[in-house]
Amino acid sequence: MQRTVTDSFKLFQGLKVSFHRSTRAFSVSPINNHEVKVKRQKVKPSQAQNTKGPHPLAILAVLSVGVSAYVTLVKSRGGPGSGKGTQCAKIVQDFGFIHLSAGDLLRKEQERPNSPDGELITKYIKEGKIVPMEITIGLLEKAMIENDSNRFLIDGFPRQLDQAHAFEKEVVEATCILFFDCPEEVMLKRLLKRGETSGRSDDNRETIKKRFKTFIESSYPVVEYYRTLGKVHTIPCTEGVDEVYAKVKPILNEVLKQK
Ligand SMILES: Nc1ncnc2c1ncn2[C@@H]1O[C@H](COP(=O)(O)OP(=O)(O)O)[C@@H](O)[C@H]1O
Ligand SMILES: O=c1ccn([C@@H]2O[C@H](COP(=O)(O)OP(=O)(O)O)[C@@H](O)[C@H]2O)c(=O)[nH]1
Repeated sequence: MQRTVTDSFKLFQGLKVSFHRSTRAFSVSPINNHEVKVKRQKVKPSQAQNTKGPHPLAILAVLSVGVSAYVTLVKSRGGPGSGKGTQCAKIVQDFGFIHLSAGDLLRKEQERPNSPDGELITKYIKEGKIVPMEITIGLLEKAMIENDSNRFLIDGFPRQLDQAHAFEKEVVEATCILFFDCPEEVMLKRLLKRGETSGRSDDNRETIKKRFKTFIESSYPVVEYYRTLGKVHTIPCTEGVDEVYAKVKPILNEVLKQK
């Protein structure tokens, strides 16, 4: 199917205005529920002029072109180490999603010289706690704007109900959730092994225990919330990487077929 390049933004509830690059014309039409809808645009007009495209609206194309799927991943009970990052890499190969790991974005921001949030992020990650959502949502939103795609795979987010509500209201709604279900003892073993080479400040027994606790208390309710919306696909993941992926692939094929 040929896609037309159209830059759109939401006008009112259920209506959007679109800018068609080829004809340079605007049109107003009902919002297609399957489109990625960006509900907030933080890029200032001055920045917009420095970006590609004929009009500031072009920036919105990054997030609102055509038929799209947005898959967000949350983790299993005790979640860290369930193998979600590993599966994301395979999904990217087969389905061409842009993979955004909330944890990776936070670690990158933590290392960025003069970051106003660097110290705070370091403290929260070391304690296995959830970084204040304004920081994480801001980083995700920026990364989505920078990546020219209509398929985003958001890994390890949202980790708390208020994050889920804020992200859905202000940025974009999830198409589906892949929930990697893995017993704690398996995850502990995988994380300790990963910790031998990862260099991560949180891949040690003490912080891992704290991360498991945070997951059960704060993140698992997110899975339950999305379950009430019928968006959760649960994937047992104690088997090997390829066996787990063999369960993931048909789910995504089915999800994308419906888009
Ligand atoms: N199915 C699997 N079987 C065995 N080891 C795995 C599997 N999936 C991932 N791993 C390993 O477990 C560790 C944690 O996986 P990772 O994808 O980083 O988890 P997460 O992103 O959920 O924290 C990594 O070292 C990875 O290589
Ligand atoms: O939305 C997020 C994602 C991650 N984190 C922090 O980043 C750490 C590592 O998360 P990541 O997803 O990278 O690793 P995982 O816990 O899945 O192994 C978490 O324990 C949190 O401290 C956070 O605060 N908010």
